[in-house]
Amino acid sequence: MRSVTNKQSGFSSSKSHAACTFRVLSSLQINANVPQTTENESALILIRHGESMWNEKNLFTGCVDVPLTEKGVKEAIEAGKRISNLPLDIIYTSALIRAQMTAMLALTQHRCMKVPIIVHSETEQARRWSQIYSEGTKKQSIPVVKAWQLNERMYGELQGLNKQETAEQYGKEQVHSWRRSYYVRPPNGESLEMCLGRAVTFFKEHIEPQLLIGRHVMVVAHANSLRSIIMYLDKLTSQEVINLELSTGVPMLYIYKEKNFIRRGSPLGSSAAGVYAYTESLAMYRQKLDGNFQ
Ligand SMILES: O=C(O)[C@H](O)COP(=O)(O)O
Repeated sequence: MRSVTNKQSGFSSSKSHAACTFRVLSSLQINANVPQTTENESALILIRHGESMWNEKNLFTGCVDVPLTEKGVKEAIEAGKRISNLPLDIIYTSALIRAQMTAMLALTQHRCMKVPIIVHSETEQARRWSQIYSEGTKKQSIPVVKAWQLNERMYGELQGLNKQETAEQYGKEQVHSWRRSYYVRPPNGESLEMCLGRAVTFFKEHIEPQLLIGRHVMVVAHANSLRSIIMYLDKLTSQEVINLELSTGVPMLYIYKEKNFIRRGSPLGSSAAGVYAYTESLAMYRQKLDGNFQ
């Protein structure tokens, strides 16, 4: 199956920001540059943010920074329950509040009881002022890295428009093409291909190296930035991705093993046997948690 390669790079992460983030992760004992010893396997959890206030109003959102609805908050908490027994070492979110809210709310349900801490490495001063000076406390935290590259696709001049009204004005086929095709750009917005160019580049440069050294990762992002990442993980073609739809607040689990991504579906419940039957390390982690609580 031909995997899709992105023709347009389009975006490059700022080197200084990446270097600063690296120093912060090192200080949190998440050494992004640990020698490339490949571990057996690691868990990758993907979650689209819970329902946002513009999802509720059926408005094109894109990179407009709107919060969750009460329903979205509940979805985030339910997502946390469903991943509460899965191992987690580092979290990546977009720069948008709906993804960050979802990540932080989900972690209130995790049985590891660790505190998710948003990494501030925008400037050297931000890094210094947000430092943690207790090794014990650091061990009880999970770094949350914000990355604009994981933002929702920028919907251009559709942002703020009602999806139903837009379909009535431009036709259902045109709106479906703007929303779901790979190459078509909304007016002055990003195509999915352009979104993939930044999201998957970030995934390969920053997230995959963490999985390679056995770190367990959660990515909380958006419908289209995650659709582009799943295209890469599942080797979907530009035709196949048209039918890929992601619900709000539903965790998706992958196992990363020998540089391959194995899709394991969505943990239906915190004790869903199926999830833990897949890999010994997940089952052992769950037993360790159970032991802590006996
Ligand atoms: O940005 C938005 O409007 C939603 O997050 C996703 O919209 P879509 O389902 O129309 O791509």
